[in-house]
Amino acid sequence: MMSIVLVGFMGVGKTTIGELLSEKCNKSLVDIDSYIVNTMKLSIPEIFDKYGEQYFRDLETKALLEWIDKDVIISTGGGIVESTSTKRILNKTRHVFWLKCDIEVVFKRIQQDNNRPNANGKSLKELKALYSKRELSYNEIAFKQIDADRPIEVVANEIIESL
Ligand SMILES: Nc1ncnc2c1ncn2[C@@H]1O[C@H](COP(=O)(O)OP(=O)(O)OP(=O)(O)O)[C@@H](O)[C@H]1O
Ligand SMILES: O=C(O)C1=C[C@@H](O)[C@@H](O)[C@H](O)C1
Ligand SMILES: [Mg+2]
Repeated sequence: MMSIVLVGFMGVGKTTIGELLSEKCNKSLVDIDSYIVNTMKLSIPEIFDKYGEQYFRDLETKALLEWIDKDVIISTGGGIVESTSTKRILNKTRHVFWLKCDIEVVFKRIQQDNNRPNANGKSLKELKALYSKRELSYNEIAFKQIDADRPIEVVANEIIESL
């Protein structure tokens, strides 16, 4: 069976909802960001600094390919749609859920966290621009859009009901 995949912008709750889905569905969670951090033994900012963003994107593609057909829950990184090859993989995957909420909500959620190089020090306007650039791609690969500005139980239950 193919995996259940969560996509969406930084801070929408892919990791948080993935953890809850994993418990509720009794399936393992593979958080692509954590998987990369654990394999590389470096934080995401360290990988970006040392090797650059493109290298991180290549690691993301490799990790996605490794897990996509393993019947697990996959929480992706917000930039998974930056690469044509990951988009191609996700286009062929049925259960891709696009978690969405207003950029203002996301901005508040991730403001204090300096673990995201593509959000660190960015203004709301800059984040909006990045979101606009990615929005079409999320839409293209999504099986279903999920309103992620609700309690996590509600969000997770809607995903489970649509399976
Ligand atoms: N439904 C929700 N309601 C309120 N807060 C939430 C909700 N979902 C997630 N959060 C909070 O928002 C922050 C970001 O969540 P999370 O790390 O799960 O996002 P993400 O989509 O995985 O981000 P990234 O793309 O950077 O990996 C966390 O502090 C989390 O607790
Ligand atoms: O949206 C992005 O570009 C990113 C999102 C995070 O999940 C990480 O994958 C990394 O910080 C890059
Ligand atoms: Mg995450």
